[in-house]
Amino acid sequence: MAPMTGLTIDLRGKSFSGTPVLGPLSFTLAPGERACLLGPSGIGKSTLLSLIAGFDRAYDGTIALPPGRIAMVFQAPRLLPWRTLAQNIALIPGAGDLSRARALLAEAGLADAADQYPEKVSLGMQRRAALCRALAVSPALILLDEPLVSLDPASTEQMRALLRRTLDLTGATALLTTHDRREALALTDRILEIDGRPATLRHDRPSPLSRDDRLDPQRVETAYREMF
Ligand SMILES: Nc1ncnc2c1ncn2[C@@H]1O[C@H](COP(=O)(O)OP(=O)(O)OP(=O)(O)O)[C@@H](O)[C@H]1O
Repeated sequence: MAPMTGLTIDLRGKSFSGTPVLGPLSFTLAPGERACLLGPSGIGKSTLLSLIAGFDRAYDGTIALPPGRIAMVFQAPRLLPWRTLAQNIALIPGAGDLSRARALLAEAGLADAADQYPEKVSLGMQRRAALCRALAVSPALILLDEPLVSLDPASTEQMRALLRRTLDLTGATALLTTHDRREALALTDRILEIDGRPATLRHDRPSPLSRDDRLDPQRVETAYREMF
């Protein structure tokens, strides 16, 4: 029997209209591992997440997913505008009822916003609600596309803390994308750096910081200077 993994990517290539964008590119995440796909804007990070999530099956290679649900959190929160935050969560099959949705939102500091419509709350609050929606199905694998991009400093800190706390609690395998090296160091166990056209894996490095050390911006800054 094959050993159980959180995620195995063995991508030979991905093209758009004959133009190669990704691959060859291979890596494996252990169950519960948190890794970051780091690379410049436009390099193909979102494309790889779409392949893993199964939104795009037009690629050459294999992607082996863990048993269980897969959840994806997009850059744009993608909440239904005519539903409240709690309703947006409760309508996902397997997410539970409105009271569970409210409880999840409360854990994310959104108790007072649970019955608000998305347009009435900030982008940071919408992102946190979208994260709650992903976590509501207890995913085995969670994919996060630039979870902190375009947030103001206070929202960034709230989202970062929520991500850490929820990933600690759920134990889900997580792969997130970012173009920000400090963010990669502050959030994940392992940094997978992709670059080039088509993009390939340039570096696969463990984070030099423990999960506790990552809470300290000074340690993140020191690690950043040593690593990049
Ligand atoms: N559906 C598509 N059709 C054609 N080209 C696409 C499509 N989706 C993405 N691309 C191209 O593939 C490349 C990779 O895009 P992708 O969005 O994956 O990059 P990214 O690293 O996630 O960038 P960003 O950080 O800006 O989101 C870009 O050149 C983009 O224009």
